[in-house]
Amino acid sequence: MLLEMAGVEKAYPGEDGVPVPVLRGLDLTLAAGETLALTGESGSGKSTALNLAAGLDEADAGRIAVEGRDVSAMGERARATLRRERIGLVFQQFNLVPSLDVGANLAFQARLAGREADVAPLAERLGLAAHLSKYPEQLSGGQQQRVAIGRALAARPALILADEPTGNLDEATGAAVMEEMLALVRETGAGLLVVTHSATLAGRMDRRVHLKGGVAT
Ligand SMILES: Nc1ncnc2c1ncn2[C@@H]1O[C@H](COP(=O)(O)OP(=O)(O)OP(=O)(O)O)[C@@H](O)[C@H]1O
Repeated sequence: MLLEMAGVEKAYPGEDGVPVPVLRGLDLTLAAGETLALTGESGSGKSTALNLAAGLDEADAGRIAVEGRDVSAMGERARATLRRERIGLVFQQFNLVPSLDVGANLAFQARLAGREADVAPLAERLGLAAHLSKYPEQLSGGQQQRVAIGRALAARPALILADEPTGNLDEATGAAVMEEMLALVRETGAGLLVVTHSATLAGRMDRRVHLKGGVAT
């Protein structure tokens, strides 16, 4: 199993110091090469679940494993290595490096993972070939998100975790970017967990998990 979350619990401290449970025993699995939409109302814990899967935060209880390796039992360093080498992250805010041009941004994640990125075909594939020496601020939102997607995929991760990747884009651009991401993900054979509010987008994935009351429904 590529990603396994079993009985995952997470609470945040409330205003009065009393923990407010967000996840109350979440079970979720993602097989290699599978695409999965994580949906749920605002505040249902979608981003929380994704951050736990990425090892960016720690669960209070339960098991989280990536490629069979127990993330919950790892220290911060091991989690960072796992993230760098096996996981690609795409966020709503594109998070590009402003001082690097498109080509360098595309190569960035792969470099961190100790791999040489094949930037040219990737740029071609994402319609960025003419923009390689531009800087992020010179790109449209859709172009910036294409760079962020290319950057995540250039490192050839086994698992892509995407949090509302088209949330900052208009509907038509968002749909186009999502189709490109899906096609690329399928070509590379990576598994994709995507947090989304969009039913249309969720419908494009192999499977859908709906979060309600802190559990998968
Ligand atoms: N670091 C934090 N500290 C305290 N509370 C938090 C923290 N992060 C999230 N929460 C709370 O946990 C709940 C779930 O948040 P989360 O961001 O996971 O929901 P979501 O389903 O992704 O929401 P949205 O669709 O609005 O992005 C919310 O009530 C939120 O206020």
